Amino acid sequence: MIASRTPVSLHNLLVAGGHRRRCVGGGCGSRKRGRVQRRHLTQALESLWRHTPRPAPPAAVARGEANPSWKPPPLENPAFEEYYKEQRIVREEEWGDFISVLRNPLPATFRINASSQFCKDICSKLENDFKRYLESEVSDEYGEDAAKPLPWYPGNLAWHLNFSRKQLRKNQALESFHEFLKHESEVGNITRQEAVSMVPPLFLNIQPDHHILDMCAAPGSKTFQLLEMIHQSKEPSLLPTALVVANDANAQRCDLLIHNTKRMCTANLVVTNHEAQNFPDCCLANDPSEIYRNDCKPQRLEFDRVLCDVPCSGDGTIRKGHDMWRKWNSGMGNALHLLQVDISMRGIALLKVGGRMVYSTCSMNPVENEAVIAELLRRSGTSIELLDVSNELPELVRRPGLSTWKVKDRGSWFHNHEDIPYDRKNVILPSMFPSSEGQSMCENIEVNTDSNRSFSRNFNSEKTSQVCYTNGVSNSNSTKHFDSTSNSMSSNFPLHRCMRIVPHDQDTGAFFIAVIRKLSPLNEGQKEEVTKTEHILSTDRALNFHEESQSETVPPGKTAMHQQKIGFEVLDDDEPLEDQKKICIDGCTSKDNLSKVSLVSGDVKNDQAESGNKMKLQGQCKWIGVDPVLFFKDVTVIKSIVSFFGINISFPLEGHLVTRSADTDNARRIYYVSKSVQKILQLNVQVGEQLKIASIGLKMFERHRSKDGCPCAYRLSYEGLPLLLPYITKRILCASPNDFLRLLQYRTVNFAHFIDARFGEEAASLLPGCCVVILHEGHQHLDLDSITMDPTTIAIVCWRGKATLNAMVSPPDRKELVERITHRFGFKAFKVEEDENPQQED
Ligand SMILES: C[S@@+](CC[C@H](N)C(=O)[O-])C[C@H]1O[C@@H](n2cnc3c(N)ncnc32)[C@H](O)[C@@H]1O
Repeated sequence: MIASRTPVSLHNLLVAGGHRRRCVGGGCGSRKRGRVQRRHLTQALESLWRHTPRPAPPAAVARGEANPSWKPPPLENPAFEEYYKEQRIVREEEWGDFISVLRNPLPATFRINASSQFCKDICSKLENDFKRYLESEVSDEYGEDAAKPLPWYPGNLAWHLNFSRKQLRKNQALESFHEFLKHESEVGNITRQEAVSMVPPLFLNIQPDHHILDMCAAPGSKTFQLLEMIHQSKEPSLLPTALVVANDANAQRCDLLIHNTKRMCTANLVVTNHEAQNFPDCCLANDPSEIYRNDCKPQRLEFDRVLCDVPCSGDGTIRKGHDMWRKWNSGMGNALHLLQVDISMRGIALLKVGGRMVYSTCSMNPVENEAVIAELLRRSGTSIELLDVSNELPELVRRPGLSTWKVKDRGSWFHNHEDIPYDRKNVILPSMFPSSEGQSMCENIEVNTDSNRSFSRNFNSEKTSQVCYTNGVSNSNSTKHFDSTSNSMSSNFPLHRCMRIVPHDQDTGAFFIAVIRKLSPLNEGQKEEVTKTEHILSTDRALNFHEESQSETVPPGKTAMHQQKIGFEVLDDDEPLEDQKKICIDGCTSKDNLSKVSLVSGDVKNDQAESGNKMKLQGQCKWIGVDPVLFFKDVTVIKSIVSFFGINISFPLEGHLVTRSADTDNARRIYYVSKSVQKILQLNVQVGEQLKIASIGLKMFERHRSKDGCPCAYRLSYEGLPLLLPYITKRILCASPNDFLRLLQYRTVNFAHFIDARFGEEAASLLPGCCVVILHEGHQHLDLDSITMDPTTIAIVCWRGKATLNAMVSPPDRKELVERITHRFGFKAFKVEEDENPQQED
């Protein structure tokens, strides 16, 4: 995967980039005002999304020791309780259960990567080793079934643990299990992810040829899930045709996204860095009808599936035990409502007719949830429908969305917008209230009419009635009506089709999910409404609100809670975020980018650089601080790679190789992109690089500087090997399990020191340079025409040096392979040294 790191010093520029406008003929006054606004926006945005490092454990220890009277802050917030009681988020008699579960730590959960080569090994290790171990060792503390699969997740691939992540870290008896989880997540076989966060991708109904947009993707746990889905169904050696575009507005979080998705080794992913509400559509067609004419060459970006996992107040994650209890206030949800509407309206605009969009938040607040969905339905009219997915994932316990809620502003409750004081009318918006509008469309459906919301598992005991709908709006009452039982206005949109997951139903966090289908293109009026609420408006509003809500007891910054959110979803929760960000992705240094910045200049207009920028040099990207994406076309180099490794002509290389170095003659890395990504790249070039691409493709070849006399300037990369291996016909050696392990253990082994002398001789007979060593169960003598990366084939990249064979595998991958092989072949386990320096065998 190619990554382009954004230098921290440029972060302000990039984050604020979307709001800068060229001052065409404007006076100095407006220029100055613009600058001031930009600065404020930048500072405020930073405070919204910047991650502050978690306090270092020693400091926490010191604090406790220095001040023995220190106690953790209480898990209570009267405003929070009053708000959700008033919103009737659960029935009155359930309140005790609800609030006490919120005060309990969140159980740890994780997911096994369904498309991993070692998926079965991991499942069997869990079932046979760890499950039994936990039953015998910790059942007193955590119950008989301390580890069990989540019943609603397909294939028993997601697991629930009866203990929290903190307990997992602290409890000695769980140490080896914790190590296992950490290590397997590092190499991409496991993703530690909150149970409810796994739900939205499951409702997208992904097919292997889908083009998918993940609008707010960092840190990438759902993107990873989407990638698993598109890779899972492919036949061995068949390249998937699907595409995932994962986007995030925050450049630093994009780095995290790239780092996390890199574990997937995919050629079908593009990571972009845009404000989702302004995501470019790369339209080539003048006439909208042209868009649908030619399906071979896309005329504009359109997606079969869109995931809108929008930025939210995050109070559904309150069980993670961070500062949410102290920080929560009702202004947080109000602040984000418009941004959430704008992002999802853009999602609808980018969705193909017939396509599905999932809207989700980890907030419980109806202003961020049902109110947003009602506004989408109101704005989009007959172009979309809110789907009833009650028959999908039947094991998942969820409750219908609310149809009644109120809005709280500065300590007062409001039932409708008319009651809002004049000076607050443009801050508290009509769309935050229950609303209804639409055209006639009758259907018979079952609807929850119980104003006390006596919900039960899967709506079983709901009272139902037949209602006639107007685009989903009950025409029994075509305007909003007052619900006297709840003392609130109620919406006539079929919001009961939305799903709320509440913590005490399944011992999880809280989540909100709505599934939308696009029925027809948005009409011009609707499109206008999308553009009318420009990003700057919604972002500004979010920021204003943010500042205001602070006066209502909010301490500065929503940062910490979002950081905590990431903290859970990144590879290793033990690792402070700052450390994770230090990982230099693909060796692109800040210095590299800075040097480009000095060459590329020019204003950025509405989140897009001006095309035809005079300062733009050949091979430079027009986006500030971003490396260009260039097709690698050096025929001589490609031919030498093809002939050296004997790459079968059926593997499409031409037009699929890209580099991010302006000096393509000396490209250090060559990346492979799938057909679907290739088409997007071509379109992007045609529309003047509207897409700001942070990362693309799978690293396949790396330039080497060996003086061993190798005739090919490039070596294979371990990441790209699974994709290429079925098409390689030369420079493959087949090792016995013993010799394979020897290579992994010592990394550098003399030809004469292999246990199987024939293997050593074969290695010695190769020309110096890169080669592949394979361990294929039951096949000592390889049929090179039928090599696939099936679960029984393990392959690594090696270097044939003067007298030795060297394994080119990173320490975590070596450790993983050693564990899998010793387990499979029943060898005695040994510890792999983690240092990067090659060891010499005895
Ligand atoms: C709820 S998190 C997404 C979590 C992610 N989907 C996952 O599963 O790992 C929201 C993300 O939205 C990003 N964000 C905030 N404002 C945005 C905007 N205007 N456009 C796109 N992304 C935005 C934040 O940086 C944050 O990473």
